[in-house]
Amino acid sequence: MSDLKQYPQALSIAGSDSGGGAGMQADLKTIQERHVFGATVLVAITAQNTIGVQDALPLPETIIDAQFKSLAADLAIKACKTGMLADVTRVRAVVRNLKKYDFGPLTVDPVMVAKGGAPLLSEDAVAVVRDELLPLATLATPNLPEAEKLTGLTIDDEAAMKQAGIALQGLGVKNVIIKGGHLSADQESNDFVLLENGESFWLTSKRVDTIRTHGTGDTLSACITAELAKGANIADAIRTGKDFVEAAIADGIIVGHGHGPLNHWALEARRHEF
Ligand SMILES: Nc1ncnc2c1ncn2[C@@H]1O[C@H](COP(=O)(O)OP(=O)(O)O)[C@@H](O)[C@H]1O
Ligand SMILES: Cc1ncc(COP(=O)(O)O)c(N)n1
Repeated sequence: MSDLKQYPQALSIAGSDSGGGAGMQADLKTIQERHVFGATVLVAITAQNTIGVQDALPLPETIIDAQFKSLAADLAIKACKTGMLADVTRVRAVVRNLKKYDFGPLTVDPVMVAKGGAPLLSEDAVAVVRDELLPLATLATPNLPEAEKLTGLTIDDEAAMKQAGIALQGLGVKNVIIKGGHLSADQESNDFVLLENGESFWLTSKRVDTIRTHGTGDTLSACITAELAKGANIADAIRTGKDFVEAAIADGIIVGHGHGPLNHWALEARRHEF
């Protein structure tokens, strides 16, 4: 009998953040914390820190295809997510590969703009994400500006967040989280969840007064992806994702001089302390 352990495997399809706080790096740190084995398809490289994005390089389609092919030939990926996809060419490359291979339930985090304001998706790629990628998704997790771009709605309160959830389901996404982090006038940071079976609920948390929110969306969607890889149902995976990101924001760490990264150890550390 072998003593070797087996962990579920999850995949992040995203851009890298050299600063380590967002993108693929946030995804891998989160997936690892959830005791899931993380694999990656790198779509773009950014030169980035907590202050901003200094440079970005989308990768050639051939190497994107090759990464998917390598993983499909060998690993047993049980869930996957997308993050920064850069432009029309890269979105289409990812769509093509996701149609070709089965990597389990797909969470689409339709990343468009970094916290510091740098574009991470070209304007003309928004329609391609909406029309070609979203219909493949088990779950989409837009923030408010992303949900506005995808639906054409103005979303400035919780009632509008509900309408946006319904509109996104109308675009073919099964399950939706409309994240409320950008509703900054609010004392809380609540996210609206609308599930395939028509069930809806709010994920509530106190708003933490901090600028250290680099990678919040990546962390939430990566945690959900890890839980889905373990076989969790969608509602439980989403609730665990919110607990994870809430702790990671609230129990902050000091890195860099701008929009600092989260504390990916926080939820696990809380468990050991109490
Ligand atoms: N200041 C904050 N305090 C508490 N939770 C926050 C804060 N900012 C964002 N969140 C939470 O982090 C998650 C990611 O949301 P958001 O920041 O809107 O996404 P994105 O990183 O895609 O812009 C959500 O669960 C949101 O409610
Ligand atoms: C490579 C990459 N992917 C995603 C984000 C979004 O993260 P945030 O919205 O927290 O800046 C980012 N800044 N960089």
